[in-house]
Amino acid sequence: MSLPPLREVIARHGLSASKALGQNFLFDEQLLDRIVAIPGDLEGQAVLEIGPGPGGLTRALLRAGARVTAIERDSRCIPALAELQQAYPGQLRVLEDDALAIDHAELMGEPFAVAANLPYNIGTLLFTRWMGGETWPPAWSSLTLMFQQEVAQRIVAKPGTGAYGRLAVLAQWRAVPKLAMKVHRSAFTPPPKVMSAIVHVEPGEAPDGVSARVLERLTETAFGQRRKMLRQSLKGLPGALDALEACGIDNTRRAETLTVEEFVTVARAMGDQRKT
Ligand SMILES: C[S@@+](CC[C@H](N)C(=O)[O-])C[C@H]1O[C@@H](n2cnc3c(N)ncnc32)[C@H](O)[C@@H]1O
Repeated sequence: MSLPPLREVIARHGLSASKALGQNFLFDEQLLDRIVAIPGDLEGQAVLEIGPGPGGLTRALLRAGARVTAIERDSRCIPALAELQQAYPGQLRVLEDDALAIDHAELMGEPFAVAANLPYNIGTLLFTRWMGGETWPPAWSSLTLMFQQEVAQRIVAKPGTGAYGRLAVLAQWRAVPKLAMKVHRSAFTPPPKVMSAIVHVEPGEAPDGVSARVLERLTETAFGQRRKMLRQSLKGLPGALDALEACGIDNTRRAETLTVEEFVTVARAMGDQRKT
């Protein structure tokens, strides 16, 4: 399928990048094909794309045979995406909307993979939503997402590092996130100030008897004062200090020294206390 170069599409539709909408476009079709290969074979798969913009990543997804639903907030991009709908009949559904205002599982109505070069201003918020909630496994089968490199490193961070915190525990306690590819800032138009990286996440097994809400409160409170000992930082969270003791975790340790498994054990013990 021969499509006009993306730079021509941008020029023809007057798509000057909007900073407010976090627009940094990718034009390198080989790079886009490599990104789309990360989740594996997408032939016939339902894929949700957030923020298709002029459609670079969308083209690569369509080339890979995916059935794409794309949510784009910028009305200027819709005519460019309509050209892709014509080139790949029946394979692309476009919604002009705010991805934050939509229930993605309901919209898709079947298991789906997510692929997105996310607008940086909403990337972490969307990610925490996809990773959160009590229902597991989630409606999505994988997430392949572009982040600022610093955020990507926080998602895959290991205990004892400065990057380790709430985001790492949220991403790792029942899923497996991997840093799949680093992307140089010069790959984008316009280039952002910082480097980017793609994180690929697949759902894992959820540990038994742990409430996502309790775990989120625990990590939020513990890392809210990450330099303090747990006996200080967790003092205001009902049941947390008793749970630490019940799990044999020294309360003079600091949040960043606890493994993901230890957080899970403490959250489970906090849940148990509530029931008694
Ligand atoms: C970083 S650009 C990526 C564009 C394109 N996917 C690419 O890789 O070249 C982010 C895109 O998300 C769109 N966007 C920003 N906020 C959005 C929102 N709340 N809902 C849906 N799309 C949004 C922007 O208009 C922009 O097209």
